[in-house]
Amino acid sequence: MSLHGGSSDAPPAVGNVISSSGNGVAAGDPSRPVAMVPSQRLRLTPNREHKPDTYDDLELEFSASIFSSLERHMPPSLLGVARDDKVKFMQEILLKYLPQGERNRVQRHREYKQKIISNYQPLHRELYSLNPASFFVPAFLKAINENTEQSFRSIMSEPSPGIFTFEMLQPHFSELLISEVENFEKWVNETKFRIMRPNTMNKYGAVLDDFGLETMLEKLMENFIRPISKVFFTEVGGATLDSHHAFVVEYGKDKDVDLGFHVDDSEVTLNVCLGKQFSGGELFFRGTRCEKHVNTGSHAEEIFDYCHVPGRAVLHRGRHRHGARATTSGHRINLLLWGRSSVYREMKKYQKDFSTWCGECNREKKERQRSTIAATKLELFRREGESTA
Ligand SMILES: O=C(O)CCC(=O)C(=O)O
Ligand SMILES: [Fe+2]
Repeated sequence: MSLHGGSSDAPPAVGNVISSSGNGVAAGDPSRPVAMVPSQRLRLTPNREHKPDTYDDLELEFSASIFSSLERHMPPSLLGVARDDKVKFMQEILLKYLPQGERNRVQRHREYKQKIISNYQPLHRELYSLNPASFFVPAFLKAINENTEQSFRSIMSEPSPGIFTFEMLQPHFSELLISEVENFEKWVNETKFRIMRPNTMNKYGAVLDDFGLETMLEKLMENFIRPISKVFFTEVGGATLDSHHAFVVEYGKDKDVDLGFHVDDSEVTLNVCLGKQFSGGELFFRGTRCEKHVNTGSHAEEIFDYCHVPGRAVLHRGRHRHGARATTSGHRINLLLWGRSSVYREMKKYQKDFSTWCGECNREKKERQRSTIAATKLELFRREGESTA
């Protein structure tokens, strides 16, 4: 069982950016004494009157919503400066909260992305900003607009607990995205550019975030996947998804064949089949597990296999153990979006018993309850026996 992580580029948890000491966090040049630059500190209490800028049209290392929230904590003297300057200021602060190794990695990855974006010519520009009416099928859009559990359930099936499937993508959108990925791969081959693959387990496929689609996919997560996850995956941070890793995986002749048993480095995973024609490639699921129980066996009711259908999405917890069987003929391309919650990851560090959703934890808990009840009954019988003797 492996943690399917690889070259993910999402920011680590930044939920503790604001110092609880009451002094705020010193910003700017670290070699300057803090007392010399009081105006450069973040404010502990957010300025609720201030309307922050939006940042979601920018390619940033941290989620755009983090910048909008952090802006309310900026020193008053900086609130009115140009947006690019605010970004610089906040980015510097956020980077300080990463360990040095991680900071270097983020910096290298930023340069890598910049190199691609300034040299690669997109083929279908219309893919680079989110256009719900042309990307999604009408029923999916309607359910999202209504935004209720009932509306989501009306378009979904839940063939096994915690696994949701629904029609999502318009065929034309899938065709364009496949063609964009092929164009990107052609450019990679022609220029001999060494790209990073989506993760440690796939040799093929491409990270969509790395060649300009990050902003569009961030919106897709925030406006379409987070509302659903808030309802069905709230116990694993579904309501607070704030970063993502999005990529395509490709199987078939001269591509990957299958994908081993693993869990994803995500709280919630969206997996949508884009096409093309193929046989095989079924997803197999084997129950949700916390870190402690990740390698335990499966129970009959946890075994579920799913056949991919182009345009149809599967949504599941990242910790729902799964893999993909061999694609035996044709070519299969799937879009994966791993949604992550920095808030949930931060909370998990401090709270030990967090696994109410782990099949094995629940089984152990039930077993404990059963044996406590049995012991109590036995004790009652014994006392009854004593009193009647
Ligand atoms: O091939 C698939 O559909 C599964 C892909 C997957 O599980 C992953 O990339 O995390
Ligand atoms: Fe996976």
